[in-house]
Amino acid sequence: MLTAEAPAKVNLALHVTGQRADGYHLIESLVVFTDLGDRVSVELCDRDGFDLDGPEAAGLSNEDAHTNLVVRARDALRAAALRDGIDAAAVRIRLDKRLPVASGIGGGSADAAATLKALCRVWKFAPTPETLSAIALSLGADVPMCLHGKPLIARGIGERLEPVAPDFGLDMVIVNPRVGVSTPAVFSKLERRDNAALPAPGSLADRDGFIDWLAQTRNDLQAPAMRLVPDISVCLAMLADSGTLLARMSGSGATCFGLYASAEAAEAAAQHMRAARPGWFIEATRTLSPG
Ligand SMILES: C[C@](O)(CO)[C@H](O)COP(=O)(O)OP(=O)(O)OC[C@H]1O[C@@H](n2ccc(N)nc2=O)[C@H](O)[C@@H]1O
Ligand SMILES: Nc1ncnc2c1ncn2[C@@H]1O[C@H](COP(=O)(O)OP(=O)(O)OP(=O)(O)O)[C@@H](O)[C@H]1O
Repeated sequence: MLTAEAPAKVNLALHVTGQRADGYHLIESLVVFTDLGDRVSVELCDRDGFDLDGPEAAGLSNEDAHTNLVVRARDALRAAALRDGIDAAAVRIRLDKRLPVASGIGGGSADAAATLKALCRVWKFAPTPETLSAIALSLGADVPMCLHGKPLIARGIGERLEPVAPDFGLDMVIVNPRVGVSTPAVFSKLERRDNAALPAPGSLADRDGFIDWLAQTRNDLQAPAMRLVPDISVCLAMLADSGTLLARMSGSGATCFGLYASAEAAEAAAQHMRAARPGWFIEATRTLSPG
């Protein structure tokens, strides 16, 4: 049994700067990954299988097994392996679902990326980075960044990746009001698609300087998402009242994050917010280091 982590991605900043002829939006986004995530386990088997469990599995209970991103990742990688003459044998895949579904922290994309990584090892298949990136992108705009899995700036529709290496971790709390959000619905509600690019990256050497830089950036999807899901305003107000250094929405929502001065401050804020909203997904976490 081989296990691959599928860490949540958080868009610390997300600027929408244009739109392609095919409708996809051009973005500039500073992305980090957290120690909170799903887990994908893979083993060779007599015939293909897919098992789903974990605390957030119910969010996918109506999901047809053929449309789950884990299964789509398996099929896309197998097709590429077979083209290279590699016997991509039958596998049983188990998804331990811990991240809320359709929540702006890339759970499905992270699962797909983890599946690609695990199956490359199980099948002893080493596609070129270009081939692997193309397979990832065919599964979703966020899958290439999840494959990278370390802090980065994403451009294009999310597939042009520039690694960045902050010298510090960030303690954060993520809050999801348990309302799923459709990514295309949020993009379609944007008032402007020609927003300013990310300002030149600030210092990656000290956290406070970085947070000052971050405060000059935005998530352009936050306003349209708030119009669709009023609870996003509640998440942001709750974070603002909890001693956060900066609070914002991730991706197309509805998950919001707050940054804190320490792991203890993040944990205390999470506990306080959980007491106020017992049904919501509220977790203290820390960003994964670039190393
Ligand atoms: C908002 C972000 O999460 C930021 O990281 C991503 O841009 C979304 O990535 P994703 O969920 O993997 O997106 P996909 O599954 O590829 O696309 C879902 C839909 O979102 C819209 N979409 C997505 C990405 C993008 N750059 N522009 C878009 O307009 C398109 O309508 C697309 O049909
Ligand atoms: N393994 C999976 N986990 C989550 N969603 C999946 C999965 N497989 C397919 N999906 C479908 O993908 C849709 C988007 O789910 P996901 O949790 O990745 O959204 P998200 O967190 O908003 O992602 P992003 O931030 O990349 O937009 C869901 O509505 C669900 O139907």
